[in-house]
Amino acid sequence: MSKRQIPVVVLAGFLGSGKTTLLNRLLRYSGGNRIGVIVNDFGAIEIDAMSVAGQVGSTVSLGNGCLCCAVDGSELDTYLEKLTRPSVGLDVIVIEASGLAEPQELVRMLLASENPYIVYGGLVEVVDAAEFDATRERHPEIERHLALADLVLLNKTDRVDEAGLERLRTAVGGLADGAAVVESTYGRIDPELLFDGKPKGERFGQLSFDDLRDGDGPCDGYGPCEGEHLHDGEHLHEGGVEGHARHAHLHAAYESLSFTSDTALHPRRLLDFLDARPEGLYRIKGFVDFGAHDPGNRYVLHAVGRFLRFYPEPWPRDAERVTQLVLIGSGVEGGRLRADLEGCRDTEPQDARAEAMWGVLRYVDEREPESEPGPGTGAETGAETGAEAEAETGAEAETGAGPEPALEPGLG
Ligand SMILES: Nc1nc2c(ncn2[C@@H]2O[C@H](COP(=O)(O)OP(=O)(O)OP(=O)(O)O)[C@@H](O)[C@H]2O)c(=O)[nH]1
Repeated sequence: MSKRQIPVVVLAGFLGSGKTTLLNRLLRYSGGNRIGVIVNDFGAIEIDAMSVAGQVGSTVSLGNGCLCCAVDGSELDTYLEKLTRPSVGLDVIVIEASGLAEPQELVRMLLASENPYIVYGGLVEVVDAAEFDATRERHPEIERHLALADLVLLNKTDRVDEAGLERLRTAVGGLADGAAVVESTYGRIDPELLFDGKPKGERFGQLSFDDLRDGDGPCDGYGPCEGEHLHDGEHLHEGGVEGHARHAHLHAAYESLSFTSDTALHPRRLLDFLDARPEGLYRIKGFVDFGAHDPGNRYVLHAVGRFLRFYPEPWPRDAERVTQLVLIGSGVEGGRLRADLEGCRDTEPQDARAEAMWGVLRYVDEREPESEPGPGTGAETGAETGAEAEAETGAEAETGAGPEPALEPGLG
C-alpha cells in the first residue's frame, strides 16, 4: 500500500473575506491536481457546501457549527479517512473553515491526526482588504490568526484605493510574521502557491505544536466553546470547560439564523429589510426566489458588512424553488429577524411588476468574467449553471478522476 501523503491545506479567514470564491477558483484552475474539499459551514443550511463546485465523491460538508468546536478531531478524521483512500486519487485536500473558526484548532486537529496518508499543508488566511480595519478593531483575534498563517491572501484589493492598499500591506505584512502576503481580487492567485511549491524563504507548512503554543495559547480543544451560539434561531448552547475558556473564540458572540421559505419573497420588501438591517448583522448569504418577478432566475445574495450584492443565475434543473438564507451576526435578535423575513413573503404574486425589481437590480453585480484565462496552470472548464455542488455528508468516495470541477455560479 502506498504511503504517499496528501497535503491538507486549511483555508481560513473572517466571514465573507472570499474563501469560497478562492476555493472555487482553485477547483476551476486546479492545474490537473485532483482536489478534495471539506467545507465547514456555520449555520443550519449548508450554503457554502452548496456553493462549492466539487468533484464527485471528493467534497464533504461538515455543517452547522464550527469544526473548531469539535470535542476531538474524530469527525474530521472520519472524512479524512474517506478522502485519503487511494481509490479517490486526491493530490491535495483543502479544508474551508467557517468564517468564525479558530484556525489553530483545525491545525491542531490535523497535526494530531493519526491518519498516515495526510501531511499538514499549511494555513492560508484570507483577508478582506475593505473590511480589515473594522474587523481587526472588533476582533483583535485576527492578529493571532495572521501570525499563524503560512500564506496570507489580501483579497478584494479592488475595493481599496492605492494609499489604503499601501497601508494594508504594511499592517497585514507586519502581523503575518514573515509569511508571504499575496494580493488578489476574487481569489485570483496562482494555485501553485498552494499546491506545489511554497513561497520562497517562507515557512509554509512548517507550523508545529510549538507554534501553536506561542502567543496567548491555543485552546485545549476539549469541551464545547465558551460563550453561546444560536443556531437556527433556536438552539442555544453554552458552556465552557476549563482550559478551553483561556481565549475567546471568534465566534463566541456570533449567532446564526437560517431562513427557508417556499413562498417567494417580494423584492421590494426584501430590499427594505436589507436596507434596514442592523449593524451587527454582518453576513447574509443564500439564494432568493423572487417568484413571478423573475421566474427564470434565482438570486444569489451576499451581504458582508455594508456590502450587498445580488447575482442572478438561471435556476438549476431540478432545484427546488425555495429561498434559503443564512444570517450571521452578533447582538442581533434572531426572532425579530425571522419575523421580518417572514414579512418579506410575496403574498400577492398575481400583482408582480417589473418595477418592483429595480431596487434589487441596483445591487446586481456581474460575476468575474467567465472567459478570463486561468492563471496559466490549469485547463479551464466552462462554467456550468446549476447546483452541481457535491455536498455529500458521509458519501462514499468514488473511484477515479471525476468530472473536471466547474466554477459554481452560485455563492462564493
Ligand atoms: N469586490 C470584490 N468582491 C469579492 C472579492 N472576492 C470575493 N468577493 C465577494 O465577496 C462576497 C463573499 O465571498 P465568499 O467567497 O462567499 O466569502 P467567504 O469567506 O467564503 O464567506 P463565509 O463563508 O461567509 O465566511 C461575495 O459576494 C463575493 O463575490 C474581491 O476580490 N472583490
